[in-house]
Amino acid sequence: MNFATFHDLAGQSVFVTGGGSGIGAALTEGFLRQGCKVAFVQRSDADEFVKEMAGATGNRPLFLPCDITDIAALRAAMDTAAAEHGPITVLVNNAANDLRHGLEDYSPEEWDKAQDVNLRPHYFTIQKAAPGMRAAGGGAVINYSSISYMMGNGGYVSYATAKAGITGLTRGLARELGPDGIRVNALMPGWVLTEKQMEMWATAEDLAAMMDRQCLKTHLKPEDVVGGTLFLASQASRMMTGQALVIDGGVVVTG
Ligand SMILES: NC(=O)c1ccc[n+]([C@@H]2O[C@H](COP(=O)([O-])OP(=O)(O)OC[C@H]3O[C@@H](n4cnc5c(N)ncnc54)[C@H](O)[C@@H]3O)[C@@H](O)[C@H]2O)c1
Repeated sequence: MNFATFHDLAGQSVFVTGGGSGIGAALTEGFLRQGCKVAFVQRSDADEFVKEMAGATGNRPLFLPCDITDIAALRAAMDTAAAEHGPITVLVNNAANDLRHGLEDYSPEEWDKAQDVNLRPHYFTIQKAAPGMRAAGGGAVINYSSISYMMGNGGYVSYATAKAGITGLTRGLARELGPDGIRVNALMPGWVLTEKQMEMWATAEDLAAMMDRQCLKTHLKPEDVVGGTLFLASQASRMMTGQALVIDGGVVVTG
């Protein structure tokens, strides 16, 4: 990955949820290459990834195993990150699970479980990070939403609902935290072809349909959303808050 350097990011304490695979891994690498101190959580093991990043960037991320549905554990992980790296000044709520389901066969328990991953942690990570950011004179939060809810796609309504909720949460908390110099923005990717997307969901037909809708005729890769995230984290966007930045290759929904 080769990006512009945002000089103000060097030395910042960055916390990324789901930062060891998919888009999150590209984000961790992007922040490491800016000279940030990066801590990340995820449920699955990431020791190999940490070694790979340390070798590739010369900057070792701090991996804290944690299930983000457990808010107490998530808070504890953020405390550890702050103790190691200083108060978190950049928070990226990236982790999610885009599980498919139908209307009829979905239970209240499954609905709650999905929101516990896809929406609830965002509020509580911001609640936890805000005092440290306030004391540091400001901070930046980037919440990963998605264009999926605007496309009117079926098949993953609880995920799409959470993603719509994230843009609402972003606007509300931008208002509350703006006076403290804490900026809260959302990033809305289009379809980003991670390994998981290719393994689980990408059919030749869906890929072709997406390509039809994109102005730019290249599928997005994880590194394509890194630059926008770094921009939202940096002072380059210092007067931007409460916004949702779309990076989707120019998707036009034709009906
Ligand atoms: N890939 C896409 O096409 C796409 C499109 C639009 C938006 N997004 C958004 O971008 C973000 C990253 O997407 P991705 O495709 O890389 O997802 P992914 O599923 O490949 O990775 C998600 C990460 O979250 C972690 N995670 C999931 N559940 C967790 C839990 N309970 N506790 C701790 N960690 C957990 C996973 O371990 C993984 O590291 C998500 O917010 C997603 O909604 C992705």
